[in-house]
Amino acid sequence: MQASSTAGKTQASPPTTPPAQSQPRVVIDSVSKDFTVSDRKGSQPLKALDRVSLSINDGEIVALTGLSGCGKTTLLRIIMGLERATSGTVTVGDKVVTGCGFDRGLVFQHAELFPWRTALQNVEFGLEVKGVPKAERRRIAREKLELVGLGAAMDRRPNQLSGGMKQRVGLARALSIEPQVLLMDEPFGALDAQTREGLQLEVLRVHRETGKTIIFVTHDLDEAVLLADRVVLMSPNPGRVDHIFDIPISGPREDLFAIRGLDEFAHTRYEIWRRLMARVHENSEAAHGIDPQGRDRGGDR
Ligand SMILES: Nc1ncnc2c1ncn2[C@@H]1O[C@H](COP(=O)(O)OP(=O)(O)OP(=O)(O)O)[C@@H](O)[C@H]1O
Repeated sequence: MQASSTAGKTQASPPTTPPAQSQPRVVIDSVSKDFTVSDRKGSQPLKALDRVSLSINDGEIVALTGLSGCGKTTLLRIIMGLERATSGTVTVGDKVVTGCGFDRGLVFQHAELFPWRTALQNVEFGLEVKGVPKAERRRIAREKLELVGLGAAMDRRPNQLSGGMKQRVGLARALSIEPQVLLMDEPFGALDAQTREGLQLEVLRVHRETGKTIIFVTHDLDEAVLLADRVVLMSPNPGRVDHIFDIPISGPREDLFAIRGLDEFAHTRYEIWRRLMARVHENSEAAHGIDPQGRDRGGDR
């Protein structure tokens, strides 16, 4: 059983059980993913995910974090339906995921906008695919661009938008199809600190106004603790849920400066970092053929 804790305190209940007052929106049940990787030595199997189980509540914000290669993006892509699990299932609402669907919206690390379309036309794209009539999709696209603070720039093409503005368009595009679940893969990873903070606030505001379930991947522990209700730390080789941290910060999150000053913030961030560092050491020892228990594995040293 995976352990779950608020900062410092281990809880008795397993992490896959959502709090009683809320319905699960996304249920990941024993998901494994095998890839085949090829190099000069030939093809080898690679287990990217190994029996990952996780239940995410309606309206919850969950951050996926962990070392590079632990399967965060693969898991997000499986939830989105862009990748198929080798075994196990993902259920969103009452539907088992078998491919992409309008119940899920994805924000990429780089907004991936069509360069020949304006911000407004880019946001309209998902609605076109959904078959929404022109007047209606224009109205929705305008509304979503206003929601993310881009009302004044909706007629600009991507080459006239800053990196942060492009990400806002990506967010508006994902929201325009009214998904039940918003998935974000390192959405602000490529942005400077100030722009990043502005977008974090935007996400919190959108969440307050829409109550969407949000699952996002981040390497930034500050971002994970600032935004999420729970932080899922994954471990690599193969990708597994290592630990789930409940974030013990209640009330509105919008004052990021004040939240950074809370003991709960510092303590939880430290606990996640400490556990992450333990995995870094284990991995480095494993790479050098050293068993963390002290036995020599006889690797190439
Ligand atoms: N299409 C693919 N074919 C083969 N291997 C893949 C493929 N996609 C991912 N992998 C492998 O699966 C593992 C998990 O990759 P994934 O991108 O999910 O990790 P991650 O935790 O998101 O990494 P990062 O933090 O560096 O973005 C890695 O070892 C990666 O090389």
